[in-house]
Amino acid sequence: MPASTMDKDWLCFHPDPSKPRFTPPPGAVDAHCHVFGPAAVFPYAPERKYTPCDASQDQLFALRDLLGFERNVIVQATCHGSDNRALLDAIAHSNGRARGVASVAPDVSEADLRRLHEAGIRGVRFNFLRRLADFTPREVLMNIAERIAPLGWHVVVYFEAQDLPELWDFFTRLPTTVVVDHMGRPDVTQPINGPQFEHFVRLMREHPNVWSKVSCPERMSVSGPPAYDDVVPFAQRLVETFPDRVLWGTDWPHPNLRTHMPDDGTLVDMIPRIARTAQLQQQLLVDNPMRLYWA
Ligand SMILES: O=C(O)/C=C(\CC(=O)C(=O)O)C(=O)O
Repeated sequence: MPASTMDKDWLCFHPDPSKPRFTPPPGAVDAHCHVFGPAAVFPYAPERKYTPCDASQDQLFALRDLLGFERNVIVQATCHGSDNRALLDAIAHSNGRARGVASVAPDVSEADLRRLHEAGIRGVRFNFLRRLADFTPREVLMNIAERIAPLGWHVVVYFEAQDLPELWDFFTRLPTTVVVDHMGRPDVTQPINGPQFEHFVRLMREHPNVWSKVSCPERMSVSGPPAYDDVVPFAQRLVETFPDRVLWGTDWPHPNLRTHMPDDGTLVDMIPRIARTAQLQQQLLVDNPMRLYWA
């Protein structure tokens, strides 16, 4: 079996997403998406925990245009390890309309960091999901954070809500802006004002350098597609409480979903339900990501 054969239970991205009814404001940014391979050109990392279907930059840019967005922030996914070539190639072919969040090895050189900056990288991602990434000691991650801070970069963190208590001290010591993927993955069957989500809201309230992506209803919802009703109040609360520290993204091509593949058009149609005024939509989709990635 060739090394790049996708996992046999892998769900590929939607073949024919709908055109959303909601029109994003001019300059809207999809601030969380990935490119995968193609493996024949950009092989997946040997240490990867999954092998996805290829999801190319051209397919991502076509989706961007269909959905009415202008820009992408492409986030390095664990299947490419710290080999950022697929990501950098996508940014290079975006006509200035993509920026990136990379994964870097602990021994990355200053010169490499500089080159990544010039190529459009503005952050590094630390992934704390055991199913996705091997454990890296906190002091190793802290050292990376200290080295990227002078570049004005931020740290993107991906974890699940039950792990926040253990990660709290590490997150609150980070010397950069900290962007949390997918609202810290709350259990949306718990009350919105219950201890778990309150803990996350407290993290953002007490630490003005912490931002959140209000993304990925399809990963968290128990009520399911197309409305993902149970996720809406969680996203709405963050958007309304921290309007200048929230980002939105498709998470295309939606790695590791097990139950269904979302129609990206219907994900865009959720935006006016979570950001209920034109002002909140402008901040979520344009002002906030532009400040973080294109300033
Ligand atoms: O795409 C996401 O944000 C979520 C992922 C994949 C991921 O983070 C990765 O591979 O790096 C997940 O929950 O499996």
